[in-house]
Amino acid sequence: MARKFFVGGNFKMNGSKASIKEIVEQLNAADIPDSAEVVISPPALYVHWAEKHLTNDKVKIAAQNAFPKASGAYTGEISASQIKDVGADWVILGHSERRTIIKESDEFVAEKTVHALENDLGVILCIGELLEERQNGETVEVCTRQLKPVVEAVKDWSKIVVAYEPVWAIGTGLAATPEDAQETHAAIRKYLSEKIGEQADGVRILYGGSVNGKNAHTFNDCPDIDGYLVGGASLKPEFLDIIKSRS
Ligand SMILES: O=C(COP(=O)(O)O)NO
Repeated sequence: MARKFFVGGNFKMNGSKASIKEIVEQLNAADIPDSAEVVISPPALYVHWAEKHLTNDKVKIAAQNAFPKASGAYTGEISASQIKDVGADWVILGHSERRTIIKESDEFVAEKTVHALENDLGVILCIGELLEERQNGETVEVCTRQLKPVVEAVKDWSKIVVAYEPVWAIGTGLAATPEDAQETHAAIRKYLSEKIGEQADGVRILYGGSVNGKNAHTFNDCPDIDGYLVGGASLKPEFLDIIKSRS
């Protein structure tokens, strides 16, 4: 099955009104290939700002988190309906920085995923192992453990994109090799096929972890790598090179 190339830009806790406006204006002026689906994710405070300045309809906006309640006494949190209200269509959930720093459990990520989908947000669902887990040969076990509560709770995967982000490659400049990444992506696709059937053929599985303008093309021949979730390089002009790396 042909799966549309997907490039996400996770700005994390970076940027200002000025810098995010500059990135958005660069994307507005960019000749983004029809073959690419592009989503940028500024910090929550700047989602509406980015949406206000975005004129390129080939680019959509994601929040970086969403609490699994419609509203209420949840200080500091934001809801899926509020994310939709300010014009974003996607949300990143389960990022390793939230699983390790904020201690979000696999079950809580699944609850957030269900709630986001119920509010018509697309979900970029992040999974990935720690260095020690890779060294112990536990990569696939960790990824399937993280996916398990989501496959048990979600029946329609048409608005979920999975992002495999080996934690040991995030922010290190040392991306996984295409061979290693493809091997894990294939195992993720196999697990999804076993659990959700033929829908799995349509689920985009992104690679994330030190993708940049120079190495993005090296993953082009990997049949189960359908795009990227880019951190640091999404804040730089080379983000466009990544978007064009498969055109
Ligand atoms: O965490 C990442 C990847 O970050 P880097 O590209 O900076 O490794 N994406 O969500």
